[in-house]
Amino acid sequence: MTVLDDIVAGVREDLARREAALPLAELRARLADVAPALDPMPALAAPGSSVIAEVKRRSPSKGHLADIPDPVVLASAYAAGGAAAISVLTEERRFGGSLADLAAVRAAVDVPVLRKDFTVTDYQIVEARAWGADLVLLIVAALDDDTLRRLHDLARELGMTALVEVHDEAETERAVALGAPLVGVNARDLKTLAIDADVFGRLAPLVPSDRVLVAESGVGGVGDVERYVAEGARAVLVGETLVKDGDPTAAVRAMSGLVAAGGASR
Ligand SMILES: O=P(O)(O)OC[C@@H](O)[C@@H](O)c1c[nH]c2ccccc12
Repeated sequence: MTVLDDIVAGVREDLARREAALPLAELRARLADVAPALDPMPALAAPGSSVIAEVKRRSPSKGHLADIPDPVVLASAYAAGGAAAISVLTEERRFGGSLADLAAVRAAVDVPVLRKDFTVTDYQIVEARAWGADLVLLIVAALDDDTLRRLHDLARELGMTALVEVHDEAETERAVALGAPLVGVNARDLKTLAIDADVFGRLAPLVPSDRVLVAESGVGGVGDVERYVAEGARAVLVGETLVKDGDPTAAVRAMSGLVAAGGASR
């Protein structure tokens, strides 16, 4: 059993409990009262690097990262620094997140918000929208092709954008075949938790240039952003470095708007 399998098993248990308390039909009925999802693509696709700044308390690989007693304070600091979107972990067992964090952040900022979780069922997509998410994460490694397509279509029907996450060549081909406009390359292998900063440069050439590419995980500072931009990234998704920085606003600002020397590389 990989780490990813183990995490998804826990996610499914928690999900079964929530679904028993609030069946899908009732959850769907709530969507009528939710403000429409924001479109993150203009900001993400704009020239110069964009930052998707993450609210993350802990992780299976690193353990405790930051207390974050009030996610709104952190998210507002990210927004003030020009974050193109804010990612909120909602997985509880391993990452210490919650849907309450998502809703609080959504209510406090006017930039698009990503529900960062291990999405494996339709219920979670509807749930994301009901709690205000503008984007959802779809991890290709956790989904078969039919489920991936169904969840991607459902997210779009609800007005949301999916960040489709890949880690190797085969997953990248599946994301491209899906037509996903927003593709994230995770430097961390969710099956082993190992980081490999060279994965982005290997996979980026496999993705057509009309898709927006996001480099995820292990971004330690401006130097890493510059490298990923030179390799074709439009955006970076940053958690640990930002939650540990004493001045997250300045940190987001410093990583934003960077262009590849000599022009875009793809
Ligand atoms: O904290 P980091 O190394 O900057 O990573 C952020 C983000 O990429 C990471 O949290 C992440 C990327 N894909 C995921 C899937 C599930 C959970 C977490 C993640």
